[in-house]
Amino acid sequence: MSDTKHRIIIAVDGFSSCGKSTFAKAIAARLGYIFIDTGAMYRAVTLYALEHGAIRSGIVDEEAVVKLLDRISITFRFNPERGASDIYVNGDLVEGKIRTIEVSNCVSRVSAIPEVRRKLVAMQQEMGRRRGVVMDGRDIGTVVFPDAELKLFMTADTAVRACRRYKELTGKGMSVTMEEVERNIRERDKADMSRAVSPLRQADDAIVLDNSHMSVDEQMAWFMNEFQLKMKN
Ligand SMILES: Nc1ncnc2c1ncn2[C@@H]1O[C@H](COP(=O)(O)OP(=O)(O)OP(=O)(O)O)[C@@H](O)[C@H]1O
Ligand SMILES: Nc1ccn([C@@H]2O[C@H](COP(=O)(O)O)[C@@H](O)[C@H]2O)c(=O)n1
Repeated sequence: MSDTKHRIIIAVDGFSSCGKSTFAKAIAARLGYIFIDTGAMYRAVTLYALEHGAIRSGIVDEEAVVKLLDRISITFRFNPERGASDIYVNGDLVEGKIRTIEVSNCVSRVSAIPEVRRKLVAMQQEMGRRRGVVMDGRDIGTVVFPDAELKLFMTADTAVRACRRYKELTGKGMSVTMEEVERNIRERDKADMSRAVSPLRQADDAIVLDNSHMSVDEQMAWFMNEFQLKMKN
């Protein structure tokens, strides 16, 4: 599909649970690019902190998290069944453990720690060095790849986002309420936008996509138009 000589970086940022990963993965499959879910990396560090006593009763001990960082090695391995890479910590597959409400409730405090961001941003920049990547997160177009050729900023109504995430979690058999899910989304957006280091914000040159009333296929039709325009210029 895409000319390999002109592989670009596509940054997909935006609010929690608005469909960034779903869309970034679909774009990567369509273009033959690599998809990187940077939220999974912050979640993996959070899970490790929870499992190693650096988060107790919901309280994040920042110093303890920083001390753990050297013991955390994050890798990705492509899983053909999912059509995306699974995340591993120190060789252990953690993909199925990082999306619980417990991790979601702590991840924004872990991701606000400067040392955590420094480590993960450096990894992300290395992963995108050869270009041809679609990377989703909160600071991809502003900090990780400020020169990304195409930047999307995704949003959707909070109630729509909560409903989608609730369906997803309960569909996987997790026990959560709609109120809990919506509260988590609101709190994470607020924390991610107000942290001191690399807060979530729309890059000046990002294109906004509100997908509240769009299917993924409609999003793709919109995107391909933007992509073709970009590649012509
Ligand atoms: N256009 C859409 N219409 C309906 N449901 C969608 C759409 N896009 C994504 N979803 C669903 O919404 C849920 C959240 O999507 P996804 O995990 O991609 O969001 P995200 O922005 O990456 O979330 P987070 O930042 O919290 O990880 C998933 O269950 C996904 O299947
Ligand atoms: N580039 C990023 C990506 C994520 N975060 C933080 O991780 C949390 C979880 O991300 P999801 O995409 O899986 O929801 C998110 O709420 C942020 O706190 C980040 O800071 N930067």
